[in-house]
Amino acid sequence: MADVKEKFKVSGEPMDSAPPVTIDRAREPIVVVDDLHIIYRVYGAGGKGNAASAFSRVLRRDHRPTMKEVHAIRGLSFVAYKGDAIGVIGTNGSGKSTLLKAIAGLLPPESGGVYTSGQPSLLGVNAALMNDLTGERNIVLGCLAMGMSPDQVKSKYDEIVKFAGLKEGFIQLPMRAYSSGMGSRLRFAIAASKSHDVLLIDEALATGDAKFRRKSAKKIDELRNEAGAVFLVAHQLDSILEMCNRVLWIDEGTMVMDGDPQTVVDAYNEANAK
Ligand SMILES: Nc1ncnc2c1ncn2[C@@H]1O[C@H](COP(=O)(O)OP(=O)(O)OP(=O)(O)O)[C@@H](O)[C@H]1O
Repeated sequence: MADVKEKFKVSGEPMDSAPPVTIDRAREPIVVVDDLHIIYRVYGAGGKGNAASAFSRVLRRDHRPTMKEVHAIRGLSFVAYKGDAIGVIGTNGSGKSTLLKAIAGLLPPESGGVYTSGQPSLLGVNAALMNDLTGERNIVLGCLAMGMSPDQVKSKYDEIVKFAGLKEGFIQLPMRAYSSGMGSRLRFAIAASKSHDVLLIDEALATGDAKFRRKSAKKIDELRNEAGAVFLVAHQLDSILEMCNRVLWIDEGTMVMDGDPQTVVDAYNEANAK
């Protein structure tokens, strides 16, 4: 992390121009998000959106796509340290998934930056498992995609099947026969079979039942100890309270609060009760 420490202000060491993030020297930074801005560009947007205006555009042969910008993340800054399990909360469209994708390196920043120590892995609701393949095949593919060798896959296989805890026989069925809860259990079991430098979990636990969530919470604890940092996006605030040691509340792409889970969740509930 020397490069990150050099680039940013380390607490107690003043720099000429004050950067927006400050790094605690006593802890190991894993992710630094520095004044991040993400803008989506949507082509083909525009017009009045009713049938008459669409028809008149066709008659005018007006095929030129117009472009609309969605400024999803507006100047977020924070540092995640080794061992952090960070919950990200906010109302629909506040920018939670966009933030995780940006940390995973899937979205280019408009300005500002994201710096990670090690490889981030994003485990999303649509993590790349193949619906037409059996659970068995998906375990092998998923593990290979995470960089395991065939021997490592063999040695992890039983542990993954056990953790996913699918009903008898389902592991030999194509994933399209799974319920959404079963799919998310298998995705989580595959992702959790390897330690990650930065593990990003986007709603992947949302459809698991209470027992599976407890099991996942324990697993996330283990991953936190082995790994760098874990980020969790979830609408169920009790999973956030169970699994995280820190919560970021974002709204319209900006930071509202960053701190202790109970304090942030209480403030969030109070704001949304109005
Ligand atoms: N691919 C995209 N193209 C254009 N705009 C997008 C795209 N993805 C998200 N957005 C917009 O960016 C903003 C943030 O969306 P994002 O999905 O990050 O929110 P979220 O907090 O994860 O929402 P939710 O809780 O509903 O999952 C929203 O205004 C959304 O409409």
